[in-house]
Amino acid sequence: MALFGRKKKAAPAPEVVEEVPTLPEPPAANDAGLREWQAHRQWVLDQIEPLPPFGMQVLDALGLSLCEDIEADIALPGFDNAAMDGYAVQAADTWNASENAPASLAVVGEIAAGSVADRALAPGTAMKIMTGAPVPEGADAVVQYELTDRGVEDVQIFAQIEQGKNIRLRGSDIEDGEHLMSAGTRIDSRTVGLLAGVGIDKVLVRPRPRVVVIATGTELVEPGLPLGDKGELYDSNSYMLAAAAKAAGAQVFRVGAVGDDEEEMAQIISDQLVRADLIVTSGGISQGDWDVVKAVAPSLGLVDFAQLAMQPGKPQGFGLIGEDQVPMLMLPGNPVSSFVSFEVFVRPVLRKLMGVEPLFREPVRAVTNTIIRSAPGKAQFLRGEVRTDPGGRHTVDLVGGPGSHLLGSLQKSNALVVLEPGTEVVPAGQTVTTWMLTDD
Ligand SMILES: Nc1nc2c(c(=O)[nH]1)N[C@H]1C(S)=C(S)[C@@H](COP(=O)(O)OP(=O)(O)OC[C@H]3O[C@@H](n4cnc5c(N)ncnc54)[C@H](O)[C@@H]3O)O[C@H]1N2
Ligand code: MOO
Repeated sequence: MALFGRKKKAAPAPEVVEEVPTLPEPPAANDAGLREWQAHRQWVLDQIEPLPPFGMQVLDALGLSLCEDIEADIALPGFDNAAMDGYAVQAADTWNASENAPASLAVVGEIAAGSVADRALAPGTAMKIMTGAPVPEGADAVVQYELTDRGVEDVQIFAQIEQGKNIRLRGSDIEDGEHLMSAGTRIDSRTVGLLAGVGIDKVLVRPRPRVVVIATGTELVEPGLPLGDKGELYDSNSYMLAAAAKAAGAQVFRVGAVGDDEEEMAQIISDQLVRADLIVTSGGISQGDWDVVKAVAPSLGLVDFAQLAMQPGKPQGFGLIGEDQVPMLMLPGNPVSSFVSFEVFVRPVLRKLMGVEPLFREPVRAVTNTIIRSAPGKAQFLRGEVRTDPGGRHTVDLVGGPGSHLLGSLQKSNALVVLEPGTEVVPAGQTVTTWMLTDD
């Protein structure tokens, strides 16, 4: 019988296995369930892409990393010019001139900066010339006023002047076409000066990362407002982290403290994504019953929470949030823990976004003035005051104890003393690694 009109049984549709995106495998924990801070830092950095280059006015580019090689289109100076206010002359006309037997030359013109002589300088004549004005053709030296009688029609010159004296030659600073700087140069004030000097108004740089800083905790009160009597304290972290990010070159949006409400927290983070290259949160990532960041973050993106073998800064969170996978670093709430976490993780991330090298603080070796004890099995980041003696030798004193609530001693310190997990006691007189906490 014909099969016409009969429906064939449809083949079963192949099962579509939707791939669930995940973060790359994080570094393994040690036997104590703790992750090494260097491995964690590298894993985080591996997921950060430098920001794409952007054209900016040279002044706005201060502190940013250049993304192009720069060559000079002009020479500096652009023309031979006077280094002194005086007279342009031919050096030969001053031979044997002295106090008693001055050379006398007719003054045939005057050249101010920003103007040129209307003719070449003839032998036996002089032209008044001001600092920076183009040296007229025919002249090969400039005599400063102090060696003359400052004559108007004729000038008496009281000294013999050598050829080339007080003339700044074209290209003696920068030659036309000279390579000035390479991609990767960090733009400082002198670089801004040179760029402007060769007529460049805009450069291609990696822009300032836009960093949103969010503090969490129902107990937090905005500075300037009165504290209540229910265990409130002022939100110092969002200010400190915002300041540290700013000092590192970021454009910062500080979001005041958010209470421990999951829905509100999720909404605020989502709202901030549009203006963030990086989100930094503080608090709410430990084992507490109201650790809101830890509770909410998994619903917003790909996240990782870990305990690190470091003190302070043990709990750390990292995520790629929202459709654009905006990186989010979730720092512990204790003020010193927040600060140390900024130094160890956030600052290198900011520098990577900005394309600024080196990513990490240059370690400075210092001799400790006192015995130092460290928690076993953890890296320890202690606050210290490093002093440098006139011979360049660094010594360090600890400031305050290891407590991660000690904001006062943090402020008094100028360095972190960094001890690796294997180090439990360092006797006085031994050398330790420090990171100088300079604002840059
Ligand atoms: N059962 C456990 N408890 C805790 C552990 C643990 O392993 N097991 N770890 C401790 C460590 S270490 C740290 S660090 C903290 C980190 O906790 P959170 O990140 O959840 O931080 P919070 O609980 O929100 O706050 C801790 C502390 O810091 C104060 N704080 C928070 N934010 C600010 C701010 N913006 N300005 C000033 N001070 C702030 C907050 O009031 C708390 O006193 O967890 C330990 N607990
Ligand atoms: O590790 Mo927590 O960061 O000590 O205070």
